[in-house]
Amino acid sequence: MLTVRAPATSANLGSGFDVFGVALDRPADVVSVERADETTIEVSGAGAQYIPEDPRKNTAGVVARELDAPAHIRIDKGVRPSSGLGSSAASAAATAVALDALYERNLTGDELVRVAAEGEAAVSGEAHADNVAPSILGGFTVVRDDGVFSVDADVPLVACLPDIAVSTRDARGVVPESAAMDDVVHTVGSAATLTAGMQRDDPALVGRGMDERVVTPARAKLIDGYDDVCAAATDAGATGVTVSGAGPAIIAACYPARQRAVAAAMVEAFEDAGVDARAYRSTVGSGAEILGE
Ligand SMILES: Nc1ncnc2c1ncn2[C@@H]1O[C@H](COP(=O)(O)OP(=O)(O)OP(=O)(O)O)[C@@H](O)[C@H]1O
Ligand SMILES: N[C@@H](CCO)C(=O)O
Repeated sequence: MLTVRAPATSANLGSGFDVFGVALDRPADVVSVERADETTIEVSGAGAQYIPEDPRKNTAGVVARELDAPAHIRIDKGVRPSSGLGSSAASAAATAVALDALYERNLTGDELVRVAAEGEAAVSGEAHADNVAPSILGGFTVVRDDGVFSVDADVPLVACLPDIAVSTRDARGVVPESAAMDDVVHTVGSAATLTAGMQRDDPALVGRGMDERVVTPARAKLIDGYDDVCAAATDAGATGVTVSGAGPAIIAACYPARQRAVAAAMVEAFEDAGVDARAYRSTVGSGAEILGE
């Protein structure tokens, strides 16, 4: 039995739709694998009742098929499904790393990301790698069709997860088909600012880089209390706030001294809107790790 832990992730970060992603410290999925003649899956933990154990419909099973690496796969979910924290991606990432080690394939980081993205495609309809990349590689990641790179960064983050569900498939359905040129220019400026902020470990630049005018407003409507939570986070010292992935989680950047206050303010604002929520205080985390063989 070989066991791998893969972290939750936050994709997009506002200005990097389908491109940017960041690994969190927690929560995480823990996946254990052992060789078998055919792939079977057991799921436990957060939201397990909503997650298929049919290998054709579970991201882990799709990864096993893509690698031609049949195994009995046990998934202990730490990342709740339909959260905006890369739940389906964490399982895909952990399984890709685990089966690569179990079958001694020695795949590169890029190859692991590509295989795990096929798992994502099976559940959300499109192979977007912006969650699996940071969950495998760690750090702040930039993915494009021609490859992926990761930057180690030390920027405090708060991921606030409300007790509501928004599926990626639904959230992708509200993304506008096109954007005005001045909004495109604004997004490029924000994306460059955010990337510089990650390179410099600068929470102010990262926060400013989260500002985006096309996708975020369309998705904010799917999250009860979004505007109030953003205002509360900013008042508590957040340098930037935006939708985490496809939502409903909301992610904020801040300075270390304000992280606890920002987390409390976001939870309180959701509760004032009638929504239970929890906050994860994190830095930019490391990627998947083998816990034991
Ligand atoms: N191993 C898995 N873990 C979690 N969800 C899975 C898994 N395999 C398949 N799914 C399906 O994927 C969907 C959850 O994926 P979805 O992208 O909506 O949530 P998410 O990954 O938390 O969101 P985001 O991608 O925005 O972070 C659910 O419908 C779930 O049934
Ligand atoms: N970039 C994807 C991430 C999903 O987590 C989306 O926003 O739909």
